[in-house]
Amino acid sequence: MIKIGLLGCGNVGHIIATHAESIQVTAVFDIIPGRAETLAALCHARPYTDFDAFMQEDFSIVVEAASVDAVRIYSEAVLRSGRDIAVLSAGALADDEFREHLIEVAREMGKKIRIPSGAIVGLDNLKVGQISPPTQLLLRTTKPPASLGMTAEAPTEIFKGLAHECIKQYPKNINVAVALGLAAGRDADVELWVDPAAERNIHELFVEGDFGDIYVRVRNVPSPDNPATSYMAALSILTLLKNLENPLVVGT
Ligand SMILES: NC(=O)C1=CN([C@@H]2O[C@H](COP(=O)(O)OP(=O)(O)OC[C@H]3O[C@@H](n4cnc5c(N)ncnc54)[C@H](O)[C@@H]3O)[C@@H](O)[C@H]2O)C=CC1
Ligand SMILES: O=C([O-])CC(=O)C(=O)O
Repeated sequence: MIKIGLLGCGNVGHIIATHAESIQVTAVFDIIPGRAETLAALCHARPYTDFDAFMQEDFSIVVEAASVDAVRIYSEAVLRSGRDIAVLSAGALADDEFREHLIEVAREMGKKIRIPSGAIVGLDNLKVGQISPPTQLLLRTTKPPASLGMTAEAPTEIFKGLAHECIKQYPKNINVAVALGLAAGRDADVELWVDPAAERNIHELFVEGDFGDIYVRVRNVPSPDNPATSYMAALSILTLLKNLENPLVVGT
């Protein structure tokens, strides 16, 4: 059974810990001591608020479900310790210099940086963009005001521009756009909307290329403990972990 170290004991951390049938969570880490302790008790792991002590535990992969900042701070040390890292806060990798450096470290160590599809679908075959770049790559995200921690009287576009700029303003809401761009091989265009009538986190993908065109709409149920995060994002990382050692690999 694969042993994981969980970095981040919030909403996704709880969903991972309570669905850990094919994985063993041996250690959990959070900057908030109470969160690490509560989660550790749930999954019979050891709690840590000290990163170096956490890294002394027995696991082969760190699962990051914390924040863009946490990826920036800890991911190089994870790779240099000889472990893989699965990164849910993919927005950290929008910074070209940081991403290229991290990839170089992973290459040097023979380790992987794994980015789950998270709260969207289609990343598998959108990778064809790495061979034949898309002429259009647009993500239109619409969230209820509560998901964005704001109020709104009417549907309002609060951002229009490139993913690497959007993630700077909304690091808890638009990691999907950065993951999309990394899959398709170019920075995605983003429209971010807040809509008081929306009950779900909606992600619409508009893609065109020499293969044809694609429209995908995902209507995500917000997580019970953090409406900014769609429940599917937690399921996605659990699925990535379940399949890590599966000899049959489905999807591009
Ligand atoms: N790629 C994707 O499709 C998606 C990515 N996400 C991202 O996944 C991450 C986790 O989401 P949730 O569990 O809902 O968030 P959350 O806010 O419920 O939990 C995050 C936990 O990480 C801890 N944390 C944050 N920064 C830390 C640091 N520097 N060191 C140690 N602990 C730290 C917090 O104290 C908190 O307990 C967020 O960054 C979120 O934006 C969320 C949804 C979709
Ligand atoms: O969960 C979602 O719908 C998307 C999200 O928060 C993110 O990408 O950061």
